[in-house]
Amino acid sequence: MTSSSHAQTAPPFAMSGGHVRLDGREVLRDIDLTVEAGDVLAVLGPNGAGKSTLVKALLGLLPLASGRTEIFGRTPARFRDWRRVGYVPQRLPAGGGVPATVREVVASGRIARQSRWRPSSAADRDAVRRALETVGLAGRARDSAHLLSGGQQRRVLIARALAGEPDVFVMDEPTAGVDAASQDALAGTLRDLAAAGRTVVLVAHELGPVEPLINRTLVLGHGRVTGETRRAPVPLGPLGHTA
Ligand SMILES: Nc1ncnc2c1ncn2[C@@H]1O[C@H](COP(=O)(O)OP(=O)(O)OP(=O)(O)O)[C@@H](O)[C@H]1O
Repeated sequence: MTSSSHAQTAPPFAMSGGHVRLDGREVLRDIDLTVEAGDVLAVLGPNGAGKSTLVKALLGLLPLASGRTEIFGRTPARFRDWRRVGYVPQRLPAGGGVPATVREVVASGRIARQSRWRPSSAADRDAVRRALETVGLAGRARDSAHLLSGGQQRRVLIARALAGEPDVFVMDEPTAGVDAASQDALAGTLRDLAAAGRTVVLVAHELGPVEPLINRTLVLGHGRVTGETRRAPVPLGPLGHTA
């Protein structure tokens, strides 16, 4: 198989024997996890169980102390196709003193699709507009992102990932601090992504309205996998109804 055809068929994430050490403490131990294309996987577990650490390690944002992890068949260091991956972190990164509008943050989700030779295009602007509408923030596009509430900032981060139109979404507690109406809206968005065959890895405390969309769960406790469930993908009917 050529390396490019391997990248097409390799699973979005594959970790084997993953260990992560932070400040000398083993925070993740013996993690074996393959996320297949089309999975909607919830990573569950109590505070401090290692959920955020796991998704950061899958993305190569934290190094493994031992074991191996791959993104579409490549180690994070060798992986180049970042347009295929959208990450929703828990928090808006500190602005470094540079105020950014909501639109600018969301537009940054298109950067992996742009280059010196292909600067921002009508398709980019369209994707940003649609993402803002999807999260209900089109009316706040010119506002400073850092002045929004925590829940609204999460919606900005979700929009940033949506704008990039990736194959895989990794969302770290996207519903924490988000009001009930926005949680329902996010469930609707996830339903559309799942129906379109996108892969979703979702860190959550409670699943709430997204529960019917999940086909796998991974439960962490003290840095180890303590439980796993898997079920056939749920047939997706009209919003709010599973067939
Ligand atoms: N930079 C760090 N240095 C040392 N320990 C850390 C660091 N970051 C996280 N930890 C510890 O690693 C453990 C796992 O943290 P992590 O944030 O991955 O848990 P979590 O399951 O996502 O929790 P929460 O639900 O509270 O977000 C915790 O005990 C945490 O205190």
